[in-house]
Amino acid sequence: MTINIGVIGTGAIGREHIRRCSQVLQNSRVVALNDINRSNCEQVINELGLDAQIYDNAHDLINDTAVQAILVTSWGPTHEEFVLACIKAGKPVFCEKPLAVTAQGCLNIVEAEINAGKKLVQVGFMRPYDSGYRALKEVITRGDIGEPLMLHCAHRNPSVGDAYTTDMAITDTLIHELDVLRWLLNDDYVSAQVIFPRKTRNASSHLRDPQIVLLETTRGTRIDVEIFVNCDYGYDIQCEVVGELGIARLPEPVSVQTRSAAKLSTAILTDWKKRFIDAYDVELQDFIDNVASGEMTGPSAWDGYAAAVAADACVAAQNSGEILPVKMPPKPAFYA
Ligand SMILES: NC(=O)c1ccc[n+]([C@@H]2O[C@H](COP(=O)([O-])OP(=O)(O)OC[C@H]3O[C@@H](n4cnc5c(N)ncnc54)[C@H](O)[C@@H]3O)[C@@H](O)[C@H]2O)c1
Ligand SMILES: O[C@H]1[C@H](O)[C@@H](O)[C@H](O)[C@@H](O)[C@H]1O
Repeated sequence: MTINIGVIGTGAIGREHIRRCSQVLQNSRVVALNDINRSNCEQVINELGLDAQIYDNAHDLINDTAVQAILVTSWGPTHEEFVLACIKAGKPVFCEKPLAVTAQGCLNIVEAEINAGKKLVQVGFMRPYDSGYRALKEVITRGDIGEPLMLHCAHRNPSVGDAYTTDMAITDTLIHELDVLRWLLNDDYVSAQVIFPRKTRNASSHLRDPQIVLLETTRGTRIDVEIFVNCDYGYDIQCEVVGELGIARLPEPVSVQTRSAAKLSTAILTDWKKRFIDAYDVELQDFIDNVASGEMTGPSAWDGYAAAVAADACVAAQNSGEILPVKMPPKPAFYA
């Protein structure tokens, strides 16, 4: 069964997902596109040789009976409106992170989905689909390193544009760790603090970069995440878990070691698209398979909400400088 997909937002990740749905994955076909900038749709149709209709209005795309599932890959602040419209239309929707830019926005989606009585939403948290994170989780779950006590993580981007603001380090960047570390530890956060080290000269005047986020979980595991989005040297994701009996580290991406010019070296990636290319393929294939089977099993609207609750606390902690509580309501049975 081939699923007819409509895509809202044909920018960087929209194009990547359109390419994989059209050329890499099984049982999917992109039939409809929408973007506030129509020429972005025209460009992607030409580049990929797609047979897809362009809609000037995203809601018309959602409500077209030919469209069976929707990918929302527009800017974060537009996600809530489009996801709610998909739920209203009874259509499965894959929404890129963040599910909504505030916890309240995510909660509105959670409530709409519960009222609809059917899981329809998958959030674009791809790291739980990454083979490295999966291997790390297996080691922790098997008990090889005992109970996890501390995590040392880093999320480094080589550079960001001028539109990137200090709070986006949380809502756009740390949001990946907020999701994947809950999944990795099977635990929730109880407190958050943000510390600002000396600022890099590579950051724009309005941006505080780097930042260190300190989190505590319900079981008392302590997590530090360095967010450094103008690190200059590469796209680098690190995660080290210190347990009672040993240490487990997220594997590095495959890279050939060379000995040359009196140096022993391996290359570091510079582009997020390449770092998680396989994980994006697996997450979207999972979405398509779930649309076909009628049962959504990927990162849920509740996962999107949980990450946003922690993100709200981190943004408040950026401003107050204090250790703030993360108040996570109990998970509804609907998401058990
Ligand atoms: N999972 C990941 O690793 C990952 C990676 C990159 C981006 N993202 C997320 O994907 C989303 C898009 O990011 P991007 O880097 O592709 O941004 P982008 O700016 O390259 O593309 C966004 C596109 O959305 C369009 N758009 C904006 N408002 C719209 C509206 N109201 N209706 C229709 N189209 C609209 C823009 O014209 C643009 O073409 C963001 O939420 C971002 O956080 C996730
Ligand atoms: O939207 C991107 C994307 O989510 C990347 O995975 C992350 O590393 C960047 O910081 C963020 O801006």
